[in-house]
Amino acid sequence: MKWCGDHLQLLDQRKLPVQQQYFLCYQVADVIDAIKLMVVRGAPAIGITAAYGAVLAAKQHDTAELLNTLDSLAQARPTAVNLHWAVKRMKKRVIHHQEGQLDECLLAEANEIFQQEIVANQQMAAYGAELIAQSNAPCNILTHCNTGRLATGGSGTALGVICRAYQQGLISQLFVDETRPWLQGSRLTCWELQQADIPFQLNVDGAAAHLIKTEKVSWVIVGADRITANGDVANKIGTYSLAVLARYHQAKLMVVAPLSTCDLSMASGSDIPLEHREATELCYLAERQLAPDNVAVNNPVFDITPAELVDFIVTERGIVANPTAEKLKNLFEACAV
Ligand SMILES: CSC[C@H]1O[C@H](OP(=O)(O)O)[C@H](O)[C@@H]1O
Repeated sequence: MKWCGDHLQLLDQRKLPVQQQYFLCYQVADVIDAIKLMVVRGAPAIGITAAYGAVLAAKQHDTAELLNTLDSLAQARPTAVNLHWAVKRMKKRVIHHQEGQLDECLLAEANEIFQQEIVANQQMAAYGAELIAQSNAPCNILTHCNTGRLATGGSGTALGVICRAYQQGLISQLFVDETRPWLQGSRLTCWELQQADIPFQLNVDGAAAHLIKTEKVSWVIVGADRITANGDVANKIGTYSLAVLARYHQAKLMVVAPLSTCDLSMASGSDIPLEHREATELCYLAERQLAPDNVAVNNPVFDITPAELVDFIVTERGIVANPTAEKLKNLFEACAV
């Protein structure tokens, strides 16, 4: 994504990998659409995009309308807390704004959020690769969904760790779940890994159990959309299944997420709103009908992995092994966040 002075330029992730098209946001309504339609997706990337959406909103609205508009922006998708975290930061700047051009003040905040996420990605990559180095490396790794540059604005969360580990010779085989129904894995992660010249094997989601067992996968490495105070993790649908499989087969589950994905105001994962998306995402693929008309569809696009199934949470400010409420609270207090 790129701020272009009077608009935000987004790479349209709905079109990848076959087309690289840009979606231009000249007003906050365009940003709300971009997030709802998943032109841009991925928890940190959604937060950064919303921050620039606030800059566009400030150019259009006076303060009272602006705050209401920012509340609408925060509703664009319910699960990734980064969206709400970023909007909250922008609203705070609006409320405390004293002098000067408000949109320029908000642009500075949006740029700071973007830069912080870029730096955080680098720090998480180092911590996560170190964890892998301390285990039985080189090893086999499986990842789910897309957690790279497209999802974060930086080098990635889970995929950032994986790329760093590959550069350090710590990976024997890398398995990428296609991640139905939106195919973030096959369409986006494969595209990013090819760009990075990192070898991998794409697999259907249903093959994960077989591969973890037969290929002796040591690490399942994923991102997150919201981590609650007790260490429960909301992430792409299918993550909970992988967590159960990892535990059963003695693989380790590493969740890689910046502090902006942590929501200590929420006690546990049962409180997280889990987004359900349209049936068409399941019943059609590139306009090809995959199911009969009028089938009943249940399409939750996130699930909750309980903290007891998480071996490590890797943040930019350190690693939490076997996460508990107390350990996460201590991490935040140590960061004075
Ligand atoms: C680095 S956060 C990426 C996170 O977001 C994805 O969801 P979506 O593609 O629907 O935005 C998925 O949960 C990833 O783990």
